[in-house]
Amino acid sequence: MTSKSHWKLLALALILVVVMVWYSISREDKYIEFFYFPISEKKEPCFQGEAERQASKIFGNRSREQPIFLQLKDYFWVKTPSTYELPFGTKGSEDLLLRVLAITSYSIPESIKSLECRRCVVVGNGHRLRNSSLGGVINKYDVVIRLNNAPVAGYEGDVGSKTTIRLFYPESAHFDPKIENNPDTLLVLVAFKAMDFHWIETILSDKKRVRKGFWKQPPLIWDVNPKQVRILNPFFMEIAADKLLSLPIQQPRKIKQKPTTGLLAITLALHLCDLVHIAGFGYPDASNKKQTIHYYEQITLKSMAGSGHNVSQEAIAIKRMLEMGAVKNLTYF
Ligand SMILES: CC(=O)N[C@H]1[C@H]([C@H](O)[C@H](O)CO)O[C@](OP(=O)(O)OC[C@H]2O[C@@H](n3ccc(N)nc3=O)[C@H](O)[C@@H]2O)(C(=O)O)C[C@@H]1O
Ligand SMILES: CC(=O)N[C@@H]1[C@@H](O[C@@H]2O[C@H](CO)[C@H](O)[C@H](O)[C@H]2O)[C@H](O)[C@@H](CO)O[C@H]1O
Repeated sequence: MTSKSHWKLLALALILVVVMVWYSISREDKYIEFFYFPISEKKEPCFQGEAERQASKIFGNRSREQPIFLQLKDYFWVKTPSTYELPFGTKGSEDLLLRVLAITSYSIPESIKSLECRRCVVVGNGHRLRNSSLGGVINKYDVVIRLNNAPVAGYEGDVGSKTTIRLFYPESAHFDPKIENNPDTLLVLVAFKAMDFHWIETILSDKKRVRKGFWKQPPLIWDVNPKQVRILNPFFMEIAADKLLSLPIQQPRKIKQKPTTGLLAITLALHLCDLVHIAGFGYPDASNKKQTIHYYEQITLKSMAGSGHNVSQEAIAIKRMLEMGAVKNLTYF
């Protein structure tokens, strides 16, 4: 090869790299995977109480006394008064809730309780997990928190196969609990409206299903053990909205502004764990209309219009938590 064609080849390669870098910036996730190297599989040192210390800086000390899951005794004997209605409190939904708490459970499993230091990872549903090869790293955490209908089957290499906790609501419960979870996965209901309690009651007690009152038809059959179901304390939704997003808690609007389930899960993890890592968080830029948002399906930001989320505000909140060291990110942000 002549030295002239050598230079031509080199110039072509350089142009290709420049185009790829430009494309990765403009299309966000599309090519960034090529430049992305997963972090080492070595376990991070874990310091007992560290996440709680960070949480108190963000959320204040009020959260220390709050149970993670709602308990029957607080509604059966004492009738805990709540200032807010769902999704920020339980005001007005107490009777339905009482029936659900009578058939479900509230304990934190011994396998989590007995850990000297709880290493947790919150797995968001973002597209940036695709081709991340983070499955092995994710599986090594003591507690793996997943969200909604995010699949593991077929994606084990990128997202792992362990699920300790899965947050869901009726409209997001379209997953096979046996295939996408482990036998002991805790299924944690995030209630947004009274009908959500009604749905779980009909499913678990095999009562007549109700079809009205949901923005999307929830499953009519859902094969789970009621003892694995927990009800998330709406207090965590309240503090995520208030302290992370500065949202008003009392909102007259029909579609309430609220944190995404992922941001809620990070809030929960900061109260349950000693070390909190996150992966798969981050939406494309609003101008990026073509970028798919999930690692498992082809939908864009358009699908979220009218869902009551402010993803740019959430990105600021997550960046703040990353900067102060409250959480660490396994993917890029
Ligand atoms: C159409 C629609 O309603 N989409 C909502 C979906 C949908 O209801 C479920 O997937 C069930 O099908 O649920 C949401 O979220 P979703 O289930 O998409 O994702 C779970 C959480 O992952 C984080 N995420 C996701 C994608 C992405 N590109 N970046 C991210 O950071 C977010 O923190 C997100 O919460 C939800 O519950 O929050 C929020 C979405 O608005
Ligand atoms: C697709 C959409 O915009 N749905 C909204 C629904 O938003 C979703 O609510 C979920 C809780 O049920 C969860 O917060 C999810 O992240 C949201 O995307 C609104 O809550 C609902 C209010 O009536 O209206 C639906 O159209």
